[in-house]
Amino acid sequence: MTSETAQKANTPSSDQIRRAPKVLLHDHLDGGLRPGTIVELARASGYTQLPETDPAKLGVWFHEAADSGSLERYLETFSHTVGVMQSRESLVRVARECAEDLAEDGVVYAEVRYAPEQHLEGGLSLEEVVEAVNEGFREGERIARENGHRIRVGALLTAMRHAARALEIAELANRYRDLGVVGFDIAGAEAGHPPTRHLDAFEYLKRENNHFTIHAGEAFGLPSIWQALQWCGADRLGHGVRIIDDIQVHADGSVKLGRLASYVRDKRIPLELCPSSNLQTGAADSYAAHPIGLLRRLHFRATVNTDNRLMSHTSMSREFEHLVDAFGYTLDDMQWFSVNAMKSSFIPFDERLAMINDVIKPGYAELKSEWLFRQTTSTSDSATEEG
Ligand SMILES: O=c1[nH]cnc2c1ncn2[C@@H]1O[C@H](CO)[C@@H](O)[C@H]1O
Ligand SMILES: [Zn+2]
Repeated sequence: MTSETAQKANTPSSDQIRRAPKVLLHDHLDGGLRPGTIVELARASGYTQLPETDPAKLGVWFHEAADSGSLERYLETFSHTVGVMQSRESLVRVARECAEDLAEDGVVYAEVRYAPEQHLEGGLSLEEVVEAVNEGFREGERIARENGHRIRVGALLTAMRHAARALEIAELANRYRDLGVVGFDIAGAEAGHPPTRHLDAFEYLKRENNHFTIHAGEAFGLPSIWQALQWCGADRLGHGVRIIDDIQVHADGSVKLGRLASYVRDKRIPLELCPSSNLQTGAADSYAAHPIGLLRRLHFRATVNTDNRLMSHTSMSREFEHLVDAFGYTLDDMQWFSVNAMKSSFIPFDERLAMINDVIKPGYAELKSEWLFRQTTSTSDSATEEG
């Protein structure tokens, strides 16, 4: 076999991308609803604000409305998903379908986040919100298992950065630790809402030896990343894509990292990169120009994520398809991203290691061996491969 054919054999097909075991660290529960579910939940709860009531049109509406070039306008679309997630039944259903959809897409481990404080309008308590979502995830895992898929889903509790409930939500995350919640996050509009406003929450979680990630370096640049790491002590960066502003690429191809970029790489700080979402909010112009290409080459702890499957009209498989097209990534690259993500998850080390060694690596080995058993269609094929 020529090296060119070997390369081809290692370039994943769409079907292989879907079947490959994938790990997702950054996905919003309220950003991943099925359009048909939104329509049904709106009808059942009397929510009358939906811009479309036909599921297909509603799906297109979300994608187009979110395709605005601004994070603030992107976030406005969440009023409709959050609007129909105000009862126990709706939260159980959305969480169940989330786990089912991810499993169907070949995701084996996911950390899915949502902001409990946004789901209290129907009279639920914060605890009832968390318990409903956990119940849905467990049901979804069970249904996935019955359908021949294996997935494990952990919840991250998000506090909204413009609000003032971060400490309360951090305490909630701590209370439900080992009960389905694996960590904490802050999200919402970045500019004007620095993470240091919520230092009390982060300091509390550190004292409790708990884990957290912070949305930083998405709509706002290096100061936000610096604060998230050096003031707040984040374990991971939600997005972090603007770390690119601290990396100089010279005309001769040589690269110089600034102090912050060096710190992020040296300390193996995980970057929860979300290419499609970044294209919509203006953080990158195209997949080919997305910083993930350079960050992967420079061996940052880069991971691939969906952010909001509904608003960004995406899935883990779609994100990888875009990256395979843009950068020629192979199954080895996919495995590298997946192992990076698993290493960076918030579950205990022994469980991460078992996922890597017993699920992810064997999964990729199986896919990589498929060319050995491929069907040959004509004799001319084998003739060209003899050289
Ligand atoms: O990319 C993002 N950057 C910042 N905030 C976001 C992003 N995606 C979603 N949310 C916000 O997080 C809340 C809880 O899931 C969502 O309601 C949305 O307001
Ligand atoms: Zn996000």
